[in-house]
Amino acid sequence: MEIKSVGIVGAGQMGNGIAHVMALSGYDVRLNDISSDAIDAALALITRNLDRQVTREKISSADRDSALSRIQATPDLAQVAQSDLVIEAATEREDIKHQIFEALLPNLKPETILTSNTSSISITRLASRTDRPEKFMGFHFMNPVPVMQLVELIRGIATDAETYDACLAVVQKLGKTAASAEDFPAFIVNRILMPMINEAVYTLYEGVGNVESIDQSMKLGANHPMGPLELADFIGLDTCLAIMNVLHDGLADTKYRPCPLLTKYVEAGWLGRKTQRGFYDYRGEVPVPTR
Ligand SMILES: CC(=O)CC(=O)SCCNC(=O)CCNC(=O)[C@H](O)C(C)(C)COP(=O)(O)OP(=O)(O)OC[C@H]1O[C@@H](n2cnc3c(N)ncnc32)[C@H](O)[C@@H]1OP(=O)(O)O
Ligand SMILES: NC(=O)C1=CN([C@@H]2O[C@H](COP(=O)(O)OP(=O)(O)OC[C@H]3O[C@@H](n4cnc5c(N)ncnc54)[C@H](OP(=O)(O)O)[C@@H]3O)[C@@H](O)[C@H]2O)C=CC1
Repeated sequence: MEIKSVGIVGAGQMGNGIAHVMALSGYDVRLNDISSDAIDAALALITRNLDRQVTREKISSADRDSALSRIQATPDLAQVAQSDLVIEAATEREDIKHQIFEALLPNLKPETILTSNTSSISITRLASRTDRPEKFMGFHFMNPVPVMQLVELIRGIATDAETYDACLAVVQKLGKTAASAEDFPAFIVNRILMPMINEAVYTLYEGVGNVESIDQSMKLGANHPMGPLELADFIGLDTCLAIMNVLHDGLADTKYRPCPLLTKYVEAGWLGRKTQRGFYDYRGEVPVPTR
């Protein structure tokens, strides 16, 4: 089945990026969020990012205009459900994701493929609560979506070959590269990346280094484009903690124990860039380390 329309639930940093690249590649997009402010902010950000691509001569202004005309923002999940492919990109909490799929189910077309952009949660378990485990899979973009080349595709135990092939064709049309991952906690990228970020927080917690020296060490000493604490702020500390909890619970190994300092930042509501404070304070002209 050829996918023509894509419904996206959750218009946060991932939802807006997914809407951006889908619309630019010719898909009709329906973008939903529980918060109308989030939808407005997403549309404004997509417009800014497309404008920047025009300025840098990556796309033409006609490309930008037609991409924007293909994005329909809607508070109505029933409209989203009418898409050929639905990508759930809401907060990394399993209860929220189950609720979204439950609300979508009554209005889905029989042939619609349901997917989740989850960073870590079991695809098989999410699928088992829907009416179509064979048409359900993980569709995991990396942040920032318009820049990052990889998409992880994760089959649940019941996902059929037709569904996988249809999603692979979408990744190819986006000009991105797919990596196939088995359905185990946090899949490939976050199974490796998130324990490194958690270890950086332990390094801070134990006073081995401060925010600046830890980030500088990994940037200059290991050639990472961002230091691990800067990257954690970029991803969202709530998301990082949620992924560590899935690894810890799912693999039952103490090596995945979330650092208490990470928990403390999340408890404070210091979630990183999205709340303007995390390991850095972003409220001034330049980010200032908070430790
Ligand atoms: C948690 C999960 O489940 C999985 C994940 O996503 S893990 C996170 C994975 N992502 C990473 O590891 C990102 C690491 N960081 C980087 O690669 C780089 O710092 C970066 C690409 C984000 C920025 O690169 P940079 O060279 O420092 O900055 P900059 O020169 O400003 O940007 C490079 C390009 O990206 C674009 N860009 C940067 N941030 C962007 C954003 N948030 N949205 C859209 N475009 C963006 C810029 O416009 C620029 O585009 P051009 O090449 O067309 O000019
Ligand atoms: N951040 C990252 O680097 C990456 C994240 N992901 C995954 O993508 C998903 C989204 O993450 P991200 O975009 O960073 O998170 P954000 O916090 O930026 O955005 C999540 C959005 O979902 C909204 N939301 C919450 N509940 C609902 C609901 N019931 N219906 C519709 N929308 C809802 C939130 O609204 P409100 O704020 O009002 O609650 C918020 O606008 C997560 O599963 C995450 O693990 C995947 C790859 C990378």
